Amino acid sequence: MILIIMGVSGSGKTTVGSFLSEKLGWTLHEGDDYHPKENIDKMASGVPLTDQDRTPWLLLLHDIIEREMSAGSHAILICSALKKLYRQLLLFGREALGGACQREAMEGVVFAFLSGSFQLIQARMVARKGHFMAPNLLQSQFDTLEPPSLSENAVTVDISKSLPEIVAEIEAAISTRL
Ligand SMILES: Nc1ncnc2c1ncn2[C@@H]1O[C@H](COP(=O)(O)OP(=O)(O)O)[C@@H](O)[C@H]1O
Ligand SMILES: O=C(O)[C@H](O)[C@@H](O)[C@H](O)[C@H](O)COP(=O)(O)O
Repeated sequence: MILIIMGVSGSGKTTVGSFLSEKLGWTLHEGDDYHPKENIDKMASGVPLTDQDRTPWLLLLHDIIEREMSAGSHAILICSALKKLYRQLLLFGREALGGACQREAMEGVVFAFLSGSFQLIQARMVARKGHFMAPNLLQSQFDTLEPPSLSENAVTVDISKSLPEIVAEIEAAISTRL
């Protein structure tokens, strides 16, 4: 199974993903590590990424998913995956380009959407030290966000809960699909 932990910047993806990866022994892929330098520089200077900036990055992450799936491995991918199109690019690669892709979900891939209020996430982002992401980009992250639907094989988790509660909810959701 591939578990994709998604949500806006500051929603807890790295925290939850690292915890789950340790607990389950699944390989962890941090999507941010695959951004080209230009994307990181752009975000650090407070400029939101465009679809054009994100597409090659998402196609790279698609390759990682494909590799893990063909190896039959369990893995976790941390990726904001804000729009439905981005999630389709992750699952189906180039087939999702051009807007004609009718497919929404793929067996063996589950999205865990970390959902929380602007105020809560903003407070956590401001308190977070040593991260490249400019906190003033949070509004554009929310503007871009299209929450995933059930038909995308997604579970939504409320991030005002504690880390153990969030992790337990995700574990319960994946155990029914394993
Ligand atoms: N459930 C939680 N309760 C309290 N603080 C949290 C929780 N999840 C994450 N945090 C804190 O919120 C901040 C943002 O989390 P992070 O994992 O870096 O988010 P993301 O990877 O989505 O940008 C971090 O400082 C982290 O310690
Ligand atoms: O598509 C994007 O705009 C970025 O991927 C963004 O959503 C991501 O969240 C940043 O890379 C910040 O990194 P964190 O999510 O770790 O804060």
